[in-house]
Amino acid sequence: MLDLNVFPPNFRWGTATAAYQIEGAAHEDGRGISIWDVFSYTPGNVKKGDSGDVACDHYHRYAEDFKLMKELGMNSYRLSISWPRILPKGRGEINEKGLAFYDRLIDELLKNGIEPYVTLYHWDLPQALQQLGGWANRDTVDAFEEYARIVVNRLGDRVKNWITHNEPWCAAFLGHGAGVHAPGLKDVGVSMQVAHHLLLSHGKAVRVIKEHDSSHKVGITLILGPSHAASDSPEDVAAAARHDAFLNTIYLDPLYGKGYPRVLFDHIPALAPKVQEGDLEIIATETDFLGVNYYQRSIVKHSEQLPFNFDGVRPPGPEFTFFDWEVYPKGLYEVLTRVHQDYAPKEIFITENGATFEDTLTEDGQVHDEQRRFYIERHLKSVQDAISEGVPVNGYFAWSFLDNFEWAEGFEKRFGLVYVDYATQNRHVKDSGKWYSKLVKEALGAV
Ligand SMILES: OC[C@@H]1[C@@H](O)[C@H](O)[C@@H](O)c2nc(CNc3ccccc3)cn21
Repeated sequence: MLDLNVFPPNFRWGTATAAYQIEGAAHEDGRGISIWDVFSYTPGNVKKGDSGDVACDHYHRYAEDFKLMKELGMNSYRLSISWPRILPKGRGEINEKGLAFYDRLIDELLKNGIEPYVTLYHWDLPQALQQLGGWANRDTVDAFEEYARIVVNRLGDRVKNWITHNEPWCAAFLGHGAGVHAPGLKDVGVSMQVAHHLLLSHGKAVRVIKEHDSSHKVGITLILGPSHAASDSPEDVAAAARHDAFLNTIYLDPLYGKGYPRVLFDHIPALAPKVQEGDLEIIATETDFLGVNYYQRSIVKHSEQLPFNFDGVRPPGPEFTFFDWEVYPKGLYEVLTRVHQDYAPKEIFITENGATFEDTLTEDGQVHDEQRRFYIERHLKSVQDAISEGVPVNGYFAWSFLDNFEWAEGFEKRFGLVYVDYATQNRHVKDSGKWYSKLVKEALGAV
């Protein structure tokens, strides 16, 4: 199935996590409150009332976690910085203990020979900024720029690879349109303005990073997936085109200098974001790579449902994850070839790909998760096929290193290559993690 010779010799093999999902220590060493603390503490928002208060206790266990990561042979690791750990009020007073934690974290990674890829924003906005309007307030763009400058100035001597934002679609739509993520708002028009402010803050942060050191590599991570029409009827085809804009090109187009997609905003002109002079130029500031998160495709039909007049159709499967997401590896190939053809990023990294299945820890500490192993194998084959056709994919970060806090699903949904027994905080490498380790070591020629 896989031919590792197809992957370039300097390919980055790793895993990805996010601060709020693994760190815990939510009220330790001066960390401020984030919108996800508030959202999690609000009854009904998160399954079983779970929160990131403790999570994987990575704040205290990072050294053992990175030792395990090294033993598994990975050469890269994608992590995120907790903004409220650095700036408890979002702006102004800096929390030295927060910066010192990330100093220790990065030093420990480098000591283990693992290259850090750092995400500046993975959804955990300081609550103090939310109280001023959050991402719906254009002032938050300046706050993010200040935060980026503080982090890059502190860690930029050791961190050379930066991701400004993780999945602005989720932060904007799930958080402000659907209301199923923090801050839990349900206003599509607001979500579109939030998307614009997130993109604008991305462009500002790119310039901050490049001013610090032009040799640093910077990009953004998008959740991307094919939007397939449910039928070849003109109505369904048009609905799928609007959905493609809603999920994919609303971000890809402005990032690559094409402005916002008219196919969407001609349909919902009243919901279009307010764009100021110069904004689109900042958003389109040149980047070094595109981070692609891929999990599934969408099948779309015409609907009377406003404002988009599209609706999802259950995919045929036959395989589905515990999240009820269709297993569709071909979609990753479709995304990669489309992005390469339409936008031609210099490099692409798969910054997340993985699946949740119902994992069981056996008496002897094993997790036999063949479904997850097979999922990853087939998606790596899609990456291999894209590379064979000239798509410059230079890394794959499995989601996730550890089981962790899965947002509104709490700890019920496990994505890790490593099982976390939350009662003991013991780590157990799953069969999929053992398989991935063997593959990485073979790919890196360390076997
Ligand atoms: O759900 C798995 C991961 C999540 O843990 C990451 O923090 C996040 O970057 C991420 N994005 C997706 C794709 N989008 C999505 C859709 C519905 C709920 C949550 C995420 C999956 N994942």
